[in-house]
Amino acid sequence: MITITRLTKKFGRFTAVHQLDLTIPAHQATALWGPNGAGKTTVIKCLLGLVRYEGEIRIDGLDARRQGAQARRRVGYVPQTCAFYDDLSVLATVRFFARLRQVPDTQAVPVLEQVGLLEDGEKPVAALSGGMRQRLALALALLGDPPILVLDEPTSNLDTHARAHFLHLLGRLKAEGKTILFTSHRLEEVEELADQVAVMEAGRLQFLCPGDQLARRLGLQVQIKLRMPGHVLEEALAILQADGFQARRNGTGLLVAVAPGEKARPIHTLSRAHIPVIDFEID
Ligand SMILES: Nc1ncnc2c1ncn2[C@@H]1O[C@H](COP(=O)(O)OP(=O)(O)OP(=O)(O)O)[C@@H](O)[C@H]1O
Repeated sequence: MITITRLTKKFGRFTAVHQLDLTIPAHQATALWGPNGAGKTTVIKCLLGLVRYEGEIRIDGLDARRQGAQARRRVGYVPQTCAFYDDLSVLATVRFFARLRQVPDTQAVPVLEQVGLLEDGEKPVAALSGGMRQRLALALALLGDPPILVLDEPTSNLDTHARAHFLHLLGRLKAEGKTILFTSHRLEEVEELADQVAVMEAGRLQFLCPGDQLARRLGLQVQIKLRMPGHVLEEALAILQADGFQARRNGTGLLVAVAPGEKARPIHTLSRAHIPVIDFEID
């Protein structure tokens, strides 16, 4: 568990984080959400002892300032971008970092297995895809088996497939008992992984909510285009509007605004009224 109490970080006269109170419960995933410059990375830098700060951060009860080295041993960190020696093999890279961290290098094989990279152990790092590099960074963070993982924008540089794979991996680590703190801009990753999300803006905590309620709390909506036989369009429109949807005619179909987690709801509403939906598209 991490408890952050009245955390304030100033850079000169600029306040990047202002009086932040936040608890990151054990064995759960917490997302720090916010636009560029909200202060998310700064919170992580404070937690890792990379910058001085005002207030208090406790990592499993240890004061991150006064007991910094001990506290940091409980945290595995995956930065936004990772620099590796491209000529070293994957296995040699993990062994190298294990020695740097004074962790037995016999841990190299188990951590590569945990992230699904063991079969690629002999490949040079230069040969890895973006998703594999990110998994290598995660393997390094897992050295020493820290109970807490901290990740800065973990999937921002990955394609859709690699992103899904990486999120699945983090979900598994959470299920195995890791505590996860990650920063994110991506709604789908917060919805999938985060038990709670802390929404920040201009260095301040705006609100806390469960990850799957973020879209609703932010008032985000997606537009769904529904196609149906022309003679039922007006009736369908009236039914959707009566059920509280924002809906309107759009060419040969209807355009309906829904929260991202409720995309099937208008179709259910229409099927209950025996109105056939021929096709749909998501904007
Ligand atoms: N070393 C620094 N010196 C001065 N200002 C800084 C420094 N580091 C961060 N800041 C400022 O603090 C604010 C918060 O930055 P931070 O990197 O924490 O934002 P963020 O929420 O992580 O954004 P992003 O999503 O872009 O990473 C920004 O306005 C940034 O310019």
